[in-house]
Amino acid sequence: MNFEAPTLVQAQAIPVVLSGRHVLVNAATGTGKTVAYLAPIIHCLQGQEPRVERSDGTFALVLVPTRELCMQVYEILQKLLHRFHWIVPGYVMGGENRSKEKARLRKGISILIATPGRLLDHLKHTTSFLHTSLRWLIFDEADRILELGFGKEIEEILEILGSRQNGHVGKENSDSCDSKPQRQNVLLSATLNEKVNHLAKISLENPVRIGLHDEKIQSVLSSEDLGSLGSYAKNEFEHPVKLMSSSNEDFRVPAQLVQRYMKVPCGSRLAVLVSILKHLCETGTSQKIVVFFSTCDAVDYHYSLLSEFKFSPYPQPEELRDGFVRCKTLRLHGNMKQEDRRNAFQAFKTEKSALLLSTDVTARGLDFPKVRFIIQYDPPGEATEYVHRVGRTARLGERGESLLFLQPIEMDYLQDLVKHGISLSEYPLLKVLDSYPLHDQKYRGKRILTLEMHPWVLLLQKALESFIFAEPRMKKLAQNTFCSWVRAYAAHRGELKRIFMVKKLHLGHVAKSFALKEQPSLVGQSFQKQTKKRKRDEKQKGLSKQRKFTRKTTQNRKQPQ
Ligand SMILES: Nc1ncnc2c1ncn2[C@@H]1O[C@H](COP(=O)(O)OP(=O)(O)OP(=O)(O)O)[C@@H](O)[C@H]1O
Repeated sequence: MNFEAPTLVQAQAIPVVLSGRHVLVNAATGTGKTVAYLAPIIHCLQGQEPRVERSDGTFALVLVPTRELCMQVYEILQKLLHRFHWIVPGYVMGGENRSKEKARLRKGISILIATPGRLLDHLKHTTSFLHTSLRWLIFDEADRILELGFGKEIEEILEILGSRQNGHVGKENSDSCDSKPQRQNVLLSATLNEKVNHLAKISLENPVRIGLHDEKIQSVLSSEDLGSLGSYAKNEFEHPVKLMSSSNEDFRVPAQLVQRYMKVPCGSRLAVLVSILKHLCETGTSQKIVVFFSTCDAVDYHYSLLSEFKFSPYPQPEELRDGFVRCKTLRLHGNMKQEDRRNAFQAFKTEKSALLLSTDVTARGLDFPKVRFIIQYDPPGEATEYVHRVGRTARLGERGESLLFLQPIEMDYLQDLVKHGISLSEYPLLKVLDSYPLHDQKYRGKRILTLEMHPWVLLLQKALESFIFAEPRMKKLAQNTFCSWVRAYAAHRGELKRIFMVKKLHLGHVAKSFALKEQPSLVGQSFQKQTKKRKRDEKQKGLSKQRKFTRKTTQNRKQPQ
């Protein structure tokens, strides 16, 4: 794979995973965590005598939160197993054909990558799925698996597999490949926080923590006595809950990443987004950009808009042959058909220049080569999501930039990020807007006082509104997107509710941000929402009588992202 040396997290984690200890790994995005757990597993399996066979069933299970990450880990695994043809890789995930998966499981898969729902399905219903030899259970992006509402599935999976397989796990300094196989569990993420506490408690026994206290671990490593990591961890783990309970924990973002924000009034958001995208796509030779939105509808709407909107400030008609933003545009979200998701994922990987519009389904773990720019058009939820979104660029020491859109009423979000050790500088927006040509004499030499009054923004907004008004299909899409966007805005949780308050929004300006001249009615929508909520509450009450356990875990429910 042309790797010349291990990354820091690999140098730290590989010996520990080889030692057989349970491990909790926390390292910045794009630092090579995938190989940090796959390499030692493969090392152990390839050396096993007699050779592992398909009929032995599954030795290692890797759980990931999304289908795309599942495919990505599987592809890396295939490459790593190139020379070890007797070790069989495989994956099972939502959206795929169950019977085909069953057939593959029946034949035997040595290392299996899975999304939690589909794995549980097979554990319950595929009798030929053999997992009695299971030695490794990996939770990649552990916190996200829980955030997506897979808590119940994980508890059931652990129940079926036996959470820690009890007994003593891997002695310090010993190579567990040679010793009697024991179950070993590994949890990884760039943002391990208090959410993982419960999972860590029920799945890990006396684990080694990697990356959470770098200075200490560094000094242990430099003493060239990797074995002492075990005793270090032992002491640190006497109070694991206390160590992980800080909600203001610093999150690591790649040091070379240039992080900026832009204060944009709501009504000008769309015109500014389109201008920035045009600017980025037309400067520099190749650009790969990811733009994050809060809902699947918003991705679809902006995708259609960018694909179809044509406008030129110049009078020359030939300018109008191409789209306003000249860049191959792709989209990826959880409401798309599996085949389309797969195609978009593969296409963005291979394109040299492209624009990917996506929801948070792309935020975790995906390793698209050479992404240079991340735009968070709709602000993320918690700071963890900010970290993972920007982590799609500046991977493994490469350069990268990120840009966060904030409305004037949302500026406190910057303080929230500062609490996690993340600080942003302001993007020179006016400079970009001023670079666009204006032919109307009345604007010449005028001082621009506010962004909303910038002549370019006014001109473009007018063109966008005319385009939407003239296309009934686009208008309908814009109206639906407006409603789901407001609902998503209202769904911000915890502390963030104080920053992202629906009642502070000017809904007329929100409508403008979808190029609508008038604000669509939310009445029908809120009524539907209330009915849904009532039904949900009633259902939950009924269930709570039957099973207390279920109530606890349904609070976090899975939604297409
Ligand atoms: N030792 C190495 N030398 C060079 N490149 C490496 C090495 N290890 C991994 N890589 C490359 O680094 C990139 C990032 O790796 P990976 O996706 O595993 O990061 P990650 O830490 O899991 O990121 P995230 O937190 O976003 O999931 C990949 O393109 C991978 O091929």
